[in-house]
Amino acid sequence: MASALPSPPPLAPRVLVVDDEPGLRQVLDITFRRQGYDVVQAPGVRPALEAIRQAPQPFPLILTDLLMPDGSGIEVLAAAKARSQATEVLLMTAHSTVEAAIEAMRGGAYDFVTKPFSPAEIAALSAKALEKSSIISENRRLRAQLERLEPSAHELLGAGAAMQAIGELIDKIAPTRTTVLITGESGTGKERIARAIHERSDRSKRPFLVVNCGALPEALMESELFGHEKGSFTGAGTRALGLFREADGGTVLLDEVGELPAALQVKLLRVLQERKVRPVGAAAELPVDVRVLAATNRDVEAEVRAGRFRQDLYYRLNVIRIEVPPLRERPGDVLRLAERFLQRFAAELGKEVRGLAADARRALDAHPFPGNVRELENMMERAVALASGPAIGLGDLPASVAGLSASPSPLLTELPPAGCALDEVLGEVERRLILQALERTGGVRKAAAKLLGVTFRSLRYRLAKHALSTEDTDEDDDAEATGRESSLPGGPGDDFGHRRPPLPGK
Ligand SMILES: Nc1ncnc2c1ncn2[C@@H]1O[C@H](COP(=O)(O)OP(=O)(O)OP(=O)(O)O)[C@@H](O)[C@H]1O
Repeated sequence: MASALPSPPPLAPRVLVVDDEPGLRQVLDITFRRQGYDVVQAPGVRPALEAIRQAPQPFPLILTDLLMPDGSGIEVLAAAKARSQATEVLLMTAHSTVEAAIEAMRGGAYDFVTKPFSPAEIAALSAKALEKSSIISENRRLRAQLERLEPSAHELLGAGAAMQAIGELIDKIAPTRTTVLITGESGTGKERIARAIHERSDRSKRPFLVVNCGALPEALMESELFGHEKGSFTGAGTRALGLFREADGGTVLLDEVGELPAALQVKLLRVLQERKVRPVGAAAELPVDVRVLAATNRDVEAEVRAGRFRQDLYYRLNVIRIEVPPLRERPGDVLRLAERFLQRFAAELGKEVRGLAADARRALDAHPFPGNVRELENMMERAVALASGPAIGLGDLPASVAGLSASPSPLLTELPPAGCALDEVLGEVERRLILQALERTGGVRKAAAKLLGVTFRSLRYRLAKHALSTEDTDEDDDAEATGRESSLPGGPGDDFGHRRPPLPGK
């Protein structure tokens, strides 16, 4: 049997020491290492800036000389604080520069020490600075946790009229027991709306349970929803309550209700009418008190017309209808949501990213968001992780978003009086169509090639020509390995946000 591995020792705090005097760096290195710190040395401002930029985690403590041949410690201070407010900076100065050091304190330095100083003095000051840094980091972590768990669980963000109207409707219907059908494209926020209805109702202290109606085979789905008696089928070793009874007093969301098999549609209708469930293998029906919400991204009316969804069940579910518009039809919401996600991920990842640069705002505004809010949320997480400055720029967004709005050449269908550069114009058309195809296929190039009516090899060549992507996705690898073409997603929003469009080749 494998024995348990000893847990790794806690990571030593990393200290960056910046000074052009090798002797002083050496003394500090020894002093800090004796205290159990990990030390990184930088002989000047430039290498210090590089170290700050490249460190996998921000340094909790930096000691920097104020005046160095290649610049000032103030630059080090500014870069450190831009990367993380949790970094504490101690300035080391000669007597003649005390004034400047005091000035630096206003820029956020923790303290300053005048040279020469004793190792004991510097060790005591550093310990205090590190304590402050760890308190700030801990506060930030807790704040991020709170933001993630509390208001966001049911808060509905969106400044536009559509989301305002939905918010008002939720307030009106939340206290009732009415069934609600929530429709909209994938990723528009249907589950979030259902959660908001539950949270604003007097059932909020009871469970809110979600079941994906298309996820299980029919037999298992029945037991998942209504429970089963012990031994009622092979594998039913114990009795199970089922979702409806587990949620007693609360709310059940039937997600993807359009995919519920026909036999279960009849049983669900009975539950809604009689407010009773019959567990698989049970002789009697049992009463349940559950509010039912249903969501789907299918066109339910079309499903009813095609005979795939029972009309009587449709009427039962559709008592109140909430149609969630796609993000591209919610002007104003994109930037507001983007900023909110950005704040959340910056707090979670401990990065000092504070806003969106003008070019990134334009690109986001122009993007159609086939994956809706989910796509935007994932995009912001990636952008915050990549960002190296205080604002998200165009380069931090996926190529497919950045490329469309950053295009230098206009699209022409008529020859301008002054003529045009035909190759450039045609190249731009090609680039845009390729980006859109990749967007639609979630970055799967085999599928994109098919959409564009070209071979995979030809698409690869064109991608290289436009410096768009050089890496295969897993799906491309699979497709190449088995010789099959990847299947295209079923709709524009399919699977969005779970896969990433390729990064621009640099
Ligand atoms: N108004 C909003 N404010 C903040 N976050 C939102 C909002 N709408 C959606 N989101 C976030 O977007 C993501 C997708 O939302 P949700 O799962 O509710 O969409 P959905 O329409 O139910 O998707 P699907 O049809 O694929 O199940 C979630 O992470 C959710 O928290």
